[in-house]
Amino acid sequence: MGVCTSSTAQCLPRQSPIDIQTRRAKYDSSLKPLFIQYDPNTSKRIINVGHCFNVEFDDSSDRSVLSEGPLTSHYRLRQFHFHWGTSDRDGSEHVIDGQTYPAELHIVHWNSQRYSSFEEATKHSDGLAVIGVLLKIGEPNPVLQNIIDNLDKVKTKERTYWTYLGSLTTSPYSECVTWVLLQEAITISSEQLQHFRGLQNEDEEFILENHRPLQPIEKRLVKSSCK
Ligand SMILES: NS(=O)(=O)c1ccco1
Ligand SMILES: [Zn+2]
Repeated sequence: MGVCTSSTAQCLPRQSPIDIQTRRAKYDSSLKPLFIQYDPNTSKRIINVGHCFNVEFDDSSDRSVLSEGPLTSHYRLRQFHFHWGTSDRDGSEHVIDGQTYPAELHIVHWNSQRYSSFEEATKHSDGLAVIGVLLKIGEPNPVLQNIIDNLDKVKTKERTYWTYLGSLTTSPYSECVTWVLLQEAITISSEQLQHFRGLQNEDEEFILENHRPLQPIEKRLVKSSCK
């Protein structure tokens, strides 16, 4: 999915992350609540992929899925990972009314209803759905300590979110992601966050930050699930 070159509206680039300007977000009453069904037993392994660590899941069947919300298909859980910064001052990829957060959790799903694999799905504009959860400094979060067994607890009953069409925030930046950004941040302690900066890449250098700079919103509209 190359970035379009023409300036026509239907072919403007749709890169992520963006600054969510909440006053410009439009309430869309047709947006349904998200349906999240995770089976913690599908978690496979934690793998250092050089620029971050991924907690991977067995995505050989629809045992952990995301549907509803802004989505018209069901999406299979593939992996989750975090983005962070060199200090607690920034580190999130999405920004809310110009406010950065110290980190951001991305829960990555692919459209298993329409495509046969994650790799294939990344070639299509409706291929992926990524739930973004902002992290703020607060009490140590027991869930983050063993998030694998507690992915369910990341779900809150009534959940409001922003949604927009964007891209992967790491190479190859494919424009295949329906972003669903939860409006409620979860906490992480500064000490927990410090552990992330202790991870090393393939050159044994510390991964001090791994968040992509903001991208132009172009003509895109951010929708909100609440007024
Ligand atoms: N950071 S992210 O969620 O856009 C992603 C998923 C896979 C590659 O990059
Ligand atoms: Zn990410």
